[in-house]
Amino acid sequence: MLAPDVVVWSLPMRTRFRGLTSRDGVLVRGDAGWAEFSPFWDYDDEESAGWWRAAHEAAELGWPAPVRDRVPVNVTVPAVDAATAHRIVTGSGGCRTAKVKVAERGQDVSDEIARLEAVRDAIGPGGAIRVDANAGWDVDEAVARLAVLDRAAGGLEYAEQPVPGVADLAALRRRTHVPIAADESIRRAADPYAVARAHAADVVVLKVQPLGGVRACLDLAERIGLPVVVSSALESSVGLAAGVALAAALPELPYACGLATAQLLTADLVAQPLLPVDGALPVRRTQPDPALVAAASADEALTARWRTRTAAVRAAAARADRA
Ligand SMILES: O=C(O)CCC(=O)c1ccccc1C(=O)O
Ligand SMILES: [Mg+2]
Repeated sequence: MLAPDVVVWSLPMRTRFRGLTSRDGVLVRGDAGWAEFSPFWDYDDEESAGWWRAAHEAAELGWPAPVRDRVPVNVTVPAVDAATAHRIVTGSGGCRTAKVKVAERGQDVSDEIARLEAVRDAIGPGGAIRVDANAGWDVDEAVARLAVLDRAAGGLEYAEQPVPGVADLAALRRRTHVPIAADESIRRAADPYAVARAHAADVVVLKVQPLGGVRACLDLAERIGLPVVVSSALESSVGLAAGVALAAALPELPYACGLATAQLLTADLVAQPLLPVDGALPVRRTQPDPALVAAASADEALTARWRTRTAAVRAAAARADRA
């Protein structure tokens, strides 16, 4: 599974997201098909080992059988102005749930209120609105801010990772009626089960790449005993298909998933990107399109960085497997 079947790509984002203006990664091919390997650059080789396992699973094994043929998804609204937020929700392909980024550096509560009011206006009274603070608040701030944002949104479905650690999540959860979802406390934690033991969340967010693959996530979902929302790591539609496979294989899927992020990219690697229709993604594997892959192909410097990184992460994954 080495060269020449390793393709390095880079795709610009429509709007800045988590400080990112483009996404890049690698496509690898195995007996089961093409797979995406695209750890963020702030993940070191050890932390990226799970991302490699996920790619290896997709390329060599494929995924467990689905139990549903469509996956309801949320439209993801970056920390944009109110008019842009309204336009994103209206143009989302019928999503009945919106996830709105908050706690963005350089913005204040009035920006968030305006964004949430615009999203409510666009999605209508029957839609669901959740916020994601990416651990941007402390507990006291979160208690106060969630009360304000809950009102502005006309009700919040839940708040994703409003505060950093498991203890903070648990403390906050006792002081707000807004349900709490854990994301970073699962995906970047040494022990993802600490969230359940501490009764720190009502919902857990699972991402296939950081957590080591579809099977690893199914196992985690079963053991953790909390409702699961499958979310993306801003993959191309090749990588998103792994999230869709997980969401399609979960015995229960009570919430919309955060897998509508192909919308955030200006282009994709497949001819029919995984975009929502009537608020849901179809359950299917995706095939990279050679012309689109060529159009997204990375320059020499980035290609060299990914080749070096892929080799180093594979070595780290092999070390971890032996340990
Ligand atoms: O959940 C979604 O709607 C989209 C995915 C998303 O927000 C995300 C994407 C990449 C990295 C982190 C996050 C996040 O949930 O914090
Ligand atoms: Mg999140």
